[in-house]
Amino acid sequence: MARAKIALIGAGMIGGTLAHIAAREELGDVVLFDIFEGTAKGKALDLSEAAPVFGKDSNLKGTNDYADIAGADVCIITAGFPRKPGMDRSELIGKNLGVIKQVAEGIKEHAPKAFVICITNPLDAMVWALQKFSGLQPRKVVGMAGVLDSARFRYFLADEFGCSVEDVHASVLGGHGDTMVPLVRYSTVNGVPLPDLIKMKWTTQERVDAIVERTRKGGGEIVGLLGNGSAFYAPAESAIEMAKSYLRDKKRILPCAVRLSGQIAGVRGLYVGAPAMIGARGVEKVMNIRLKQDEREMFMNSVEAVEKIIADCKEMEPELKD
Ligand SMILES: NC(=O)c1ccc[n+]([C@@H]2O[C@H](COP(=O)([O-])OP(=O)(O)OC[C@H]3O[C@@H](n4cnc5c(N)ncnc54)[C@H](O)[C@@H]3O)[C@@H](O)[C@H]2O)c1
Ligand SMILES: O=C(O)C[C@H](O)C(=O)O
Repeated sequence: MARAKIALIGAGMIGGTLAHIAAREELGDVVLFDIFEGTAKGKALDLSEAAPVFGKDSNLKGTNDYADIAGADVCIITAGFPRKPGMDRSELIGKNLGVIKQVAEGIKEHAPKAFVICITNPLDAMVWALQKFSGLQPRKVVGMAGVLDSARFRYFLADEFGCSVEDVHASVLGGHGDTMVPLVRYSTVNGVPLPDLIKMKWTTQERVDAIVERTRKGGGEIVGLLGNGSAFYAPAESAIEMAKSYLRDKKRILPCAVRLSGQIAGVRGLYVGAPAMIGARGVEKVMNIRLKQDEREMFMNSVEAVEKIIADCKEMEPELKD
């Protein structure tokens, strides 16, 4: 059977890390695309020269020609600009909306059957615009944020309890911004929900509240520390998890930015984070979780934040207006 083809649009910090993981895990052949041809070719060659050392076979190609992504099974998009310390992700639309338009046209022309995972920020608005510009089926276009946000939540909780990260499960809903909704009631250690762990005196409500707040601002914490760029290891691992679920038809249920059609709080037509089953048909199901009043309010607050960014995108690109 032919190897899968994985197109990485954007060969910067996340794009290079994605290529490294895909090659080490022999997920398929990799095409690294970037407007800077040298960056894409240089990283592809460097990784090809690493492959004999780690002993895995994948073809890696660097390019600035969309024709090279033809027939890709998966496209992961990181093309665009990261924020700088003090910036909000929403301030990136001025630069990144135009980039997403170009990327959407490239994928529509050369890889229209691919499963497309967008990472570029501001995430929920960019994946919404990507689907609109490309006209691809919504079930084949998703955004990566929830896997990352819940991984941060899991790490902070495992650190709090001094236990393995493997035994902590957590879910984060809503837009990928400071209004995201880490779901305390649905987050567990060995199946035991956080509110029970508070009753068992493993932690306190105040400490859980602080962890929720740290999770919401997790991206900004890394941006502040790096000074020039944003997180790339955890985002790349997160997107690979989503790509693997599609390529291997694993039907993982992962928090992803998906286009909702009423499953959560009746929201329709908008991309926001929700638990979704990812299999060979793309998004195969979205969990219609029921929210309590306070959770619903937080979720709707996050939805409003995404709607505001989308309204700004429509002003910039009238073709995005319905
Ligand atoms: N969704 C998330 O959870 C999440 C997490 C981390 C970063 N991000 C976002 O991902 C994006 C990429 O981050 P990064 O750290 O890899 O940035 P980076 O600057 O290292 O890489 C971006 C790459 O995109 C390329 N590029 C720019 N315009 C392009 C175009 N028109 N066509 C093709 N390539 C183009 C650049 O040359 C660069 O190599 C940023 O917008 C960042 O905010 C999102
Ligand atoms: O915070 C950022 O700007 C990058 C990304 O969205 C993240 O959460 O790490």
